[in-house]
Amino acid sequence: MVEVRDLKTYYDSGSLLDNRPVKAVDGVSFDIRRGETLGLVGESGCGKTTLGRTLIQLEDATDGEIFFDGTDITEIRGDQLYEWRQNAQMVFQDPDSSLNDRMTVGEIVREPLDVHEWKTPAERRERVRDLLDKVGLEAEHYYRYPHQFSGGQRQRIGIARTLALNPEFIVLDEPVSALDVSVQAEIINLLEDLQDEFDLTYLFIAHDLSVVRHICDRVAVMYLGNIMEIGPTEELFTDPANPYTHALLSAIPKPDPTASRDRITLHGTPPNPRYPPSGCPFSTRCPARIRPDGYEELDDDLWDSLNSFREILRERMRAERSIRERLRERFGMETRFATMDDTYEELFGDVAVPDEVEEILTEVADTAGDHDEAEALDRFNQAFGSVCDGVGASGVDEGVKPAFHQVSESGRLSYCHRHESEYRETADVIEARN
Ligand SMILES: Nc1ncnc2c1ncn2[C@@H]1O[C@H](COP(=O)(O)OP(=O)(O)OP(=O)(O)O)[C@@H](O)[C@H]1O
Repeated sequence: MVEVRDLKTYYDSGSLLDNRPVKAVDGVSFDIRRGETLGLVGESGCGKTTLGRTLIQLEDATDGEIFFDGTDITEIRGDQLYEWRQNAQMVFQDPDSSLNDRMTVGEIVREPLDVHEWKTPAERRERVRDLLDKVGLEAEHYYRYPHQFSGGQRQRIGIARTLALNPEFIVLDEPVSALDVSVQAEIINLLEDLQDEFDLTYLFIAHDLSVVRHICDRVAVMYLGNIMEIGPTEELFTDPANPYTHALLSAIPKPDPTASRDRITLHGTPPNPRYPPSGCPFSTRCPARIRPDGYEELDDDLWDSLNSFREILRERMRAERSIRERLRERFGMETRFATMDDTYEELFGDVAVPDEVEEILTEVADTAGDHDEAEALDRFNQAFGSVCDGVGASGVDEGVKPAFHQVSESGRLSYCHRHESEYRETADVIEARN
């Protein structure tokens, strides 16, 4: 039903000093099949809402294509777009802010019908009564106001309004996150019943992975504007292929605390989407990042410190002096240590550093200390960079990106260099680390 190809949605920075855009969605490709529920998961800020909004044209795509039944909807305008909009709707997370408190429930649900001049006024009223019934509300609720309802009922009102024009495709943006746990299951059941009755196709955006596991046929895992893995839900949950999926799933509390899967601690926060890494988007935090030849056996703590050091160099390169303080906070460091020497001491003071590594690091730190961060970063990457950081055959950063690899017979795809035959499997690497 939906075919998305190399879709990008960038937001202008709005700053005169730095006009780099926020790359909220940075080149995603996937399909959604008619009648299925595709889950979209990932940390806050990874671009889920932007992707959902772009799919139904509430946001303009910067580049790429979105085909609905063969028509590229990024190209349509005017009447054609207006007509098409009836087909694709969105349910929002927060029923409180998405319903107009000065309108009655009947008016709220009827509004899309009025806007599209659907049939006669009497038929519209009849349709609204029917919709209220379908979502489990009473006919007498027609003349009440949203504030007279509980959170769950308000979400039912939002869903009735969404269904008014008989859409085929609905983006559900965290539809139950704002609700009490006891009410969440009711709304989820309602959404499933409506899907069967009206043959709906859903994109289900969620933080809560247990809800996703319950409701979605397939899942797409998003990180920093990219899809890292996409495939059938159960198989992705039981046998994740991508290092980021491993990390995301490892954060779910397990019913059996002695179960073997270890929690993976991700260091730092996701990079700023205005300055994504030049290689794999997850490379700066990946627990399975490929190491260059000669460093495979390096101590894990030292390897993590090296990665933090690279990130500090990367950010220093573009940071103004005053911003550097904030940076140090982000990496959990005392801001009063302002010099490169102190940063170095903090990162490497407590780990054993082999002589040959120390020699390179000292050279890098000295160069950075002289404020030549670009040169320092180049030197660092020559020594410790790998394909994950975008380093190509020439040994320097060429912006090399991973490819999508099919990782199961069902056609599940994962975006990671680890699937290339010369590297060890992600699961082995993560297990060895733990
Ligand atoms: N209108 C906007 N203008 C500029 N930047 C924006 C805008 N909307 C979102 N962003 C930025 O784009 C990135 C992706 O945001 P988005 O809301 O799509 O992520 P998300 O995964 O849905 O997050 P959440 O789970 O918190 O809703 C973030 O860095 C965000 O700050």
